[in-house]
Amino acid sequence: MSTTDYDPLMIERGRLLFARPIVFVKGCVSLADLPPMDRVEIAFAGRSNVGKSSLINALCGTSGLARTSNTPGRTQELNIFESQSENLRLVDMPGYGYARAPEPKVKAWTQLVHRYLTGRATLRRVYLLIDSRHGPKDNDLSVMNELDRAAVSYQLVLTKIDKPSARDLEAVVSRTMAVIAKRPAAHPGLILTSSEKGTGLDQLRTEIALLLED
Ligand SMILES: Nc1nc2c(ncn2[C@@H]2O[C@H](COP(=O)(O)OP(=O)(O)OP(=O)(O)O)[C@@H](O)[C@H]2O)c(=O)[nH]1
Ligand SMILES: [Mg+2]
Repeated sequence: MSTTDYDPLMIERGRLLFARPIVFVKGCVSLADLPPMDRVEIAFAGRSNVGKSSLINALCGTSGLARTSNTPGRTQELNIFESQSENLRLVDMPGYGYARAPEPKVKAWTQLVHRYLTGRATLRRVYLLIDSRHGPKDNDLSVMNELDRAAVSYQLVLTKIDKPSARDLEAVVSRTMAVIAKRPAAHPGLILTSSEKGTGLDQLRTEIALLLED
């Protein structure tokens, strides 16, 4: 699916949603720190270094909004961003699958991510980011299992599509589509993105605008 498949009004609505200020509110190290469940929440989850924080920055058009890094394990809290004019909250999550951080820390993040993803009533959609060079890995499949079990709506997003060759990308896309097909809570479409080149951002903005309409 490309943006040509959407209602042009919704594309415009998506652009406007992200053209208005979106600000950092707080970082949460536990569920008790989270703001009240008074907004539509959209979470960005995925393995360490997959490009979650970069995608949030690219969507909002603000390079330093969410902190990014070459080193996996950059985001260590649930970082909350809110639109100043709309009923929207974005959640940048710590990555999973990073084995080099101290074990108690990894355990704490994993537990926080798990609890948030499966126990937050206002969580409207999880964007589960997958590196387009690798496709879904075992720990991505585990997260999908949890989301399916908890009936939390999620959609897969391939990141960094500026990196692989067209041929390799095509192979990863078909492999990923096959994974989605069997999943009850997964959105049937796959979004292909590059935060670096700006690919797929309008599509994602439109999808998020559609979620706010529901
Ligand atoms: N080429 C390319 N590099 C990207 C893209 N998106 C992110 N990166 C790079 O990937 C690295 C990790 O990006 P982050 O956005 O910090 O990743 P993250 O998923 O938030 O990582 P953690 O917070 O550690 O879980 C950085 O060096 C980014 O510059 C992209 O679309 N293309
Ligand atoms: Mg991050």
